[in-house]
Amino acid sequence: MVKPIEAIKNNTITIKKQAEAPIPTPWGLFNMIAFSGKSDDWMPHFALVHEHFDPDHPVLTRVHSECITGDLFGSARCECGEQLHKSMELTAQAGGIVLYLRQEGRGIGIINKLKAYNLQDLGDNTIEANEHLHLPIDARSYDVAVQMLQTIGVRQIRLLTNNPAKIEAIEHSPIEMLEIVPLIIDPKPENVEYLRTKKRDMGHLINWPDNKE
Ligand SMILES: Nc1nc2c(ncn2[C@@H]2O[C@H](COP(=O)(O)OP(=O)(O)OP(=O)(O)O)[C@@H](O)[C@H]2O)c(=O)[nH]1
Ligand SMILES: [Zn+2]
Repeated sequence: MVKPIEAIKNNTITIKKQAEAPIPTPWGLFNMIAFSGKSDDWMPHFALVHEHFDPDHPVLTRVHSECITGDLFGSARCECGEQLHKSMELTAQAGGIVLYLRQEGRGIGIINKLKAYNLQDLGDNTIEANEHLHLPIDARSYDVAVQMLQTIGVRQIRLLTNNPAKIEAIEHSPIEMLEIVPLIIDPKPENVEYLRTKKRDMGHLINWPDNKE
């Protein structure tokens, strides 16, 4: 059986719309579309398409990787939950799309991410913890996001991100990126080190308004 992350990386999947339904959220009405491959051995990716989505205009788009701890339980170890909610708010205002990719823990999965947290509590940063577990620092691929956007009929986007890897992935795709829209969240004591590592060592384009390091 091909593991999902390998299939995504090897670009061997062909994404398919499996089902869709409207979901009213605190930010607005979105059509939620579940995509998966031919087999059901991996969890579906989601596209949340706002009711005012118009494929003939550049679409404000968030490509968000799953973070159960932050997105679902509001963990302050990272800024994911706040980024997701801000993305819902901004895409609702702009008739945009949130893609929710099941690449938990930058692709290492929730069990390994919890193990990485244990190592971070002993002094590792977010990169070193993955290395000590002999896991990739970032195992994600965005090919699936491009396939989803193409299936929905999107041609031009404004991408909500600070992550250079996402920018590069879209730049090398048939989707035209007209603008990179920063998604900066104020650091908290619990995640300031995590954010500093992303900025300093992973090249994330994070410029806090008051110029915190
Ligand atoms: N391995 C690992 N993954 C983490 C850690 N903290 C958060 N994550 C994962 O990092 C990913 C964050 O993805 P996104 O929300 O798409 O954001 P990003 O890649 O930081 O880039 P932006 O678009 O700038 O927000 C999620 O899959 C989280 O589960 C950590 O300490 N270790
Ligand atoms: Zn997170």
